[in-house]
Amino acid sequence: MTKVVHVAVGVILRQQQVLLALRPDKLHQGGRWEFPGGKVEAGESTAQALSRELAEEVALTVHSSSPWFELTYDYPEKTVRLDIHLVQDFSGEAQGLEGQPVRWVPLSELAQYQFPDANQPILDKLLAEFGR
Ligand SMILES: Nc1nc2c([nH]c(=O)n2[C@@H]2O[C@H](COP(=O)(O)OP(=O)(O)OP(=O)(O)O)[C@@H](O)[C@H]2O)c(=O)[nH]1
Ligand SMILES: [Mg+2]
Repeated sequence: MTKVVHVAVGVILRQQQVLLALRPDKLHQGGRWEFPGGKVEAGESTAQALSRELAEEVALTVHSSSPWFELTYDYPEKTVRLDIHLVQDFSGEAQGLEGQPVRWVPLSELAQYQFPDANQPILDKLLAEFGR
């Protein structure tokens, strides 16, 4: 049986913009733009994992987040369960602490970016609920 990787994903919104980070080439789905986040570790809640990952990766302090939806996607090499949270209450200036480019992208420009294969439903829902 394939293992399922549980991932906390943050859709970080500020006005009509969302924060994206470029995954390094050598990583799984490298060269694609991601919503910051990472694997949930043993003993952590998803919200805790998300706060930790956003502090470690993009230097943001999450004050509150809300679970939005989940999706499971089978990549050839692994299955991921993305636990997607909305983050609208945070502080700090986003920066790529692991050297990765990060960018606030207007929702109207999301179509210009390439995302991991699992992400299409996130983009659809983001535009449906927050696009205008
Ligand atoms: N963070 C993030 N991961 C995603 C997204 N979409 C998606 O398929 N994933 C997949 O989810 C998995 C978790 O990713 P990660 O590499 O961020 O995990 P992590 O921060 O804990 O990294 P680490 O393993 O180097 O400690 C990867 O296989 C990645 O390809 C997304 O939008 N954001
Ligand atoms: Mg990560």
